[in-house]
Amino acid sequence: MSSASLLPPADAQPPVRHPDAPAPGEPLGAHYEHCFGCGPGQPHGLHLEARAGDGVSLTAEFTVQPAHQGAPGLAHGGVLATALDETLGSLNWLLRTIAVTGRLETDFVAPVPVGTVLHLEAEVTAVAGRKIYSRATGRIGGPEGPVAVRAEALFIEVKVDHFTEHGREQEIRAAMSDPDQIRRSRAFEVNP
Ligand SMILES: CCCCCCCC/C=C\CCCCCCCC(=O)SCCNC(=O)CCNC(=O)[C@H](O)C(C)(C)COP(=O)(O)OP(=O)(O)OC[C@H]1O[C@@H](n2cnc3c(N)ncnc32)[C@H](O)[C@@H]1OP(=O)(O)O
Repeated sequence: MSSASLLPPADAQPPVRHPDAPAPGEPLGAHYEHCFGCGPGQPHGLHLEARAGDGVSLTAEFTVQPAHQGAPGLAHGGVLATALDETLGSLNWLLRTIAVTGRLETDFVAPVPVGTVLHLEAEVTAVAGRKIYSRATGRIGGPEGPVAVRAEALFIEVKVDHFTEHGREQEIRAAMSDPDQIRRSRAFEVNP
């Protein structure tokens, strides 16, 4: 049961897949080397890998590591929420919109043991101005596995200035001077 602010308003529109969005099945890649959710340069990060689906949907996977524990041998709920947040955030790439999480509501349905491959699927359900409504489900072991987590979210479209104004200067400077990072950054591809 989601809260009222996650219900799209009456004037919301169905999401429109950007014509240059990666084809279904293609990996989306990391948006930032040091992102805790998807960055390859973050040793204890989730290293979540997302692939485009049909329409404005995608699938993603991550393997729960010992560094992700809350209780012995079980994934921390905050880590699972991070996986959902990252998966839902990746959807915005299919819209070619830069957006940040405004609200994330999570249901924890079953415990997730360390070593589990968590399989996630997510879709944008509606767009209203800068507001992007989405939902995701995470299953244990694969696309047909038992449901472990569910989330609904509201992302808000922002300009790239959101990051340059608020991010710590040393990381912003490093990101702007790293050509690999610039190439990888989905935001830079839409704001050359
Ligand atoms: C070299 C440098 C460049 C680097 C570039 C890198 C690019 C990387 C590319 C992509 C990055 C994506 C990263 C994904 C990572 C995974 C996702 C995350 O974890 S994101 C982090 C967590 N989230 C935040 O830190 C947001 C913090 N919050 C804010 O900054 C603001 O509150 C913000 C932007 C969300 C909204 O502020 P406002 O002033 O722009 O807009 P207002 O007017 O408040 O809201 C607009 C509408 O949204 C509703 N709204 C806003 N927040 C809401 C909420 N929490 N619940 C319900 N509604 C909300 C409002 O009621 C309003 O609705 P009405 O237009 O009046 O109908």
